[in-house]
Amino acid sequence: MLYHVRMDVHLPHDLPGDTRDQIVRQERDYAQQLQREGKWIHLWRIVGEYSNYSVFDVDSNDELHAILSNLPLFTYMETHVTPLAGHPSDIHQSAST
Ligand SMILES: O=C(O)C[C@H]1C=CC(=O)O1
Repeated sequence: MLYHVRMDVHLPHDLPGDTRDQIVRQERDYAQQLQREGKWIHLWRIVGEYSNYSVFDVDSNDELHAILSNLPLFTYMETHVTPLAGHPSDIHQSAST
């Protein structure tokens, strides 16, 4: 199952620099692990924002929720999830609807 996720990060201005760096490092490690596992299949920076557009390929709503809520930055981000279905005009897949 594919999901489009927009993540908007809002780090508090008074967060100490070393805490911020540690969380961002943990986030990067976790994100790269999920990419290697084939679960986080696209990760794009939104130009000019501390935000990204991502696509996840996971088995269920529950799996996606577990992944997102385990992100080290989860406390500091808004997430907007859109489930994706195949499009009948997409020449790269054979969706029927
Ligand atoms: O920077 C971000 O967009 C937030 C988050 C997503 C992956 C990652 O390493 O950090």
